[in-house]
Amino acid sequence: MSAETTSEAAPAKINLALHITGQRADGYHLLDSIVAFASHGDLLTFSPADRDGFGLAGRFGASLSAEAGGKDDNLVLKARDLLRAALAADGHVMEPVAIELEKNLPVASGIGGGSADAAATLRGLLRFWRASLPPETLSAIALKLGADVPMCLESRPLRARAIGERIDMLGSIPRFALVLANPLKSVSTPDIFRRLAKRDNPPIGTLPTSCDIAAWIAFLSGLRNDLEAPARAIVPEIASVSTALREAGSQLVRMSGSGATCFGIFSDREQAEKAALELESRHPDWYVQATETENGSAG
Ligand SMILES: C[C@](O)(CO)[C@H](O)COP(=O)(O)OP(=O)(O)OC[C@H]1O[C@@H](n2ccc(N)nc2=O)[C@H](O)[C@@H]1O
Ligand SMILES: Nc1ncnc2c1ncn2[C@@H]1O[C@H](COP(=O)(O)OP(=O)(O)OP(=O)(O)O)[C@@H](O)[C@H]1O
Repeated sequence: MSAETTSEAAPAKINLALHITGQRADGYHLLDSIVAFASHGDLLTFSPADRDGFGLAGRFGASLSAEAGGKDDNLVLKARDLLRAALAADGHVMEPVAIELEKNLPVASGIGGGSADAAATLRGLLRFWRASLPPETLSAIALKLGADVPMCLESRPLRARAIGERIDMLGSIPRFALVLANPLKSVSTPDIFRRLAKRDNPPIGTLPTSCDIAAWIAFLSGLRNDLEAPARAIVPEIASVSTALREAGSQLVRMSGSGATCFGIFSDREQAEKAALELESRHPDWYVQATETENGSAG
């Protein structure tokens, strides 16, 4: 049976809180993070082809292809190649595939675009090739691609620890209506980690056990993103983005990942859409997106 065209969503990763709790001997940082995934993100499409191909589309497609090193550096291709090699080691030769990446998320923006794309490539190609790998092999491939890729492979609410690969799924977490906003200044993750003033911050405490949204917002309000201070030092516009989200009526505003994207939590999707329209009209040069987190109950 020949393969059929198939699509796989690559949802934006939102670090609702991100505490940096230590550093490993190899320099990687230990973290404790509450992570949710948005309904908005990139989209990967896999189609049968005579030979492997890769194309970029979407608002931010051009910014990736224009980068030094070009398409060969793309995490999608690294994911495809690592997956194919692992399947070959198991004796399975996989057919060529044309991959299209619809790049809707800004690049190097703290919402895991590249990691989400790599994870969606692993999920999507396994489906496209009708193949499977032992979960531990897949997890090892994901971690090799980046510290955020194991969590993006799950794409459901979770708590991530160690350098990101120790994952506990969260059963009780509400859906949050969000606005994502980014001043379109890309941020280098290693630069931000390097500038951290303190690396042994306290971990996140005990999580709420119910889905009560007010309890969750109160809990999250007491937490932090420890990467926000070093990111603000490099990208001063983060302060303006954060203020704008607050003034638009957010119940909680925080930066995600290593920045510069900030999210605001709103009472419902309608309020988020309204705030996004207002922000967009005031800041046409920003990336502004209303969305909501998935609570993972569907799967
Ligand atoms: C900031 C977060 O986005 C939070 O979810 C992640 O920790 C970053 O994950 P990522 O972008 O997938 O990171 P990688 O591509 O694996 O690593 C990029 C660089 O970030 C630094 N890095 C990353 C993850 C981590 N736990 N500690 C680190 O110190 C390292 O200098 C590394 O060379
Ligand atoms: N498919 C991809 N999408 C975005 N960036 C990619 C991709 N493939 C490779 N990259 C490279 O990875 C770097 C980090 O991009 P990415 O968008 O994943 O960062 P991020 O959103 O800050 O991620 P994180 O939240 O995991 O730190 C970019 O500078 C880019 O050169």
